[in-house]
Amino acid sequence: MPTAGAATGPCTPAASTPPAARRATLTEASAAVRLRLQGIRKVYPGVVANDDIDLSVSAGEIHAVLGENGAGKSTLMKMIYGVSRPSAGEIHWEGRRVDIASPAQARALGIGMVFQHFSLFETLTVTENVALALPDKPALDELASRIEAVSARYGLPVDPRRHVHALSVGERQRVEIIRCLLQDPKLLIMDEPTSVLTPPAVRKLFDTLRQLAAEGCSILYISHKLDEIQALCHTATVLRGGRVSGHCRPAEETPQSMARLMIGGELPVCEHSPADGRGELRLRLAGLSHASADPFGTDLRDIHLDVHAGEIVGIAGVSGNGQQELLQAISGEETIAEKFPVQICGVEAGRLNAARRRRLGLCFVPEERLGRGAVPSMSLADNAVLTAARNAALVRGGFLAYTRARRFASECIERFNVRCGGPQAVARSLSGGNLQKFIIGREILQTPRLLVCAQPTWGVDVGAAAFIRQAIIDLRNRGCAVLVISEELDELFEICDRIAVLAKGRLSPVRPIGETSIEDIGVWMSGMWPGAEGSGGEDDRAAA
Ligand SMILES: Nc1ncnc2c1ncn2[C@@H]1O[C@H](COP(=O)(O)OP(=O)(O)OP(=O)(O)O)[C@@H](O)[C@H]1O
Repeated sequence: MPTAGAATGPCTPAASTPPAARRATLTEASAAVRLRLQGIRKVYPGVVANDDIDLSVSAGEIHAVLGENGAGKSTLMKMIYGVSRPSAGEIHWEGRRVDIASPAQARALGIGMVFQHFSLFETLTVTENVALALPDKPALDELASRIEAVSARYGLPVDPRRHVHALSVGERQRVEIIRCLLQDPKLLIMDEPTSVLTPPAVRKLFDTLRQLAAEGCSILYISHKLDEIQALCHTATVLRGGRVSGHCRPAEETPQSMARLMIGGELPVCEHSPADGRGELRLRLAGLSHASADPFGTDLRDIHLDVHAGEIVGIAGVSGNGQQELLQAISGEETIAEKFPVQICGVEAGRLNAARRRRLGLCFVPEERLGRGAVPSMSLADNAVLTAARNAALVRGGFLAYTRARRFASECIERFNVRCGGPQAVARSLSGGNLQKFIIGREILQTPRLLVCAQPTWGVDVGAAAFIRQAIIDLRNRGCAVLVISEELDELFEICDRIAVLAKGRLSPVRPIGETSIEDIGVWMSGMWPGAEGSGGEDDRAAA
């Protein structure tokens, strides 16, 4: 394990001169250290999550915190925001040693945090949601005016009177940011803020963050997307195995050099050759229409799609456009009224439950890992039994074979490099990315005939993402039919043979990946494809 003193230090100066404005910000920033962590350590039972961490952030500095899954990034942020307390070490805020006992105390100091998962009430308006977070509980009309003022000042358009359920994902994130900004933060912590945003929304968010930094706000930015860190962040601290493995200026690095700091080696590269022609039909959606069980969900409308053995078909689109409903309708978490609209491995399966569909050779990875993909309070071995009992022969004579379940979970942990305390570790003790690796591994090791995967590399570090993508490609090469639902266009273009877009509950035409472009698919994501409004299904039938 590297030591804290093994920091590589700032790298050689970049050949290109940084913009004058940014140089000014950084020069002023170095004069006023806002947050300083010294020797921070956090121990959970059996795990040293953070060890001897030093980190400083100045006024106006956008500082990235990088690291592999399980490196200790979220643990560190939670201590700064008062969600948990360090086991040892000191936190200094504006030159004074502080003990941050709660998020309320963090907010009182001027620390705001935008979490990866939104925490808004769908049935309330924007103003009502913001009011819940403010200590002084202002009158709603006055608050609505303040929201409008902040929204105009930082280019975060949102109507304070609208209900949250009617907002897009990007708008919801703006509400979260506005809620923080209304408390005049001096430090804003952002935990993977772009995972749910479209590329234009990411650009807009970066404009806002740069403006905030120019006004003196410090920003701690966690992300696995190295290109975004390069575009946005002035400085970075890299964690590995809970300790600091290096500091750098991202603009002076390459994604490869930053990845080396993170993983201590070279980034794996995916080997993807085109499919060797399609095999038998494994999934057919034949005019699938289904009303969402969620009152704020999206109904599926007349979806036609074929997926064959030996191919990977990608479904692009911003989540909230029917992605969850589609996965549930295919997996059997939601049965539908008719049998024929969902056909799995030649069987009309619309009315079959999830267990019976799995028996046909279907495995699936839902978007939400905790709750749907894994039961948080259960061990990894028990979570393996939940979906792999039959395919991995974890039941014998009607009884659970615990030794086999542990062995299967151990194989998953080893093959997919899941950092955890072993097969008995409870699911919720794993970092997000490590749990994702376990769930993907559990499904792939069952050698399914059809794999349906939502957001396979969501929250996963660059090295692990490449590994997972390669595992999916290898599965295809062994004859599995794969359907991947993802918001990451780069990812879909890297691994898929054909691609379509799901927007407003409708599916676009399906195109071979070589006959379309990221730009075209980006436009289709708003629902604007040739012959939209009802012709997507017919087109797909023609393409299939
Ligand atoms: N409540 C907890 N109980 C036990 N172990 C924990 C707990 N929270 C985190 N850990 C462990 O601490 C380590 C660091 O986890 P953390 O969530 O901080 O990583 P991370 O860098 O944010 O990872 P990711 O990129 O996957 O989100 C991991 O080994 C994790 O399993």
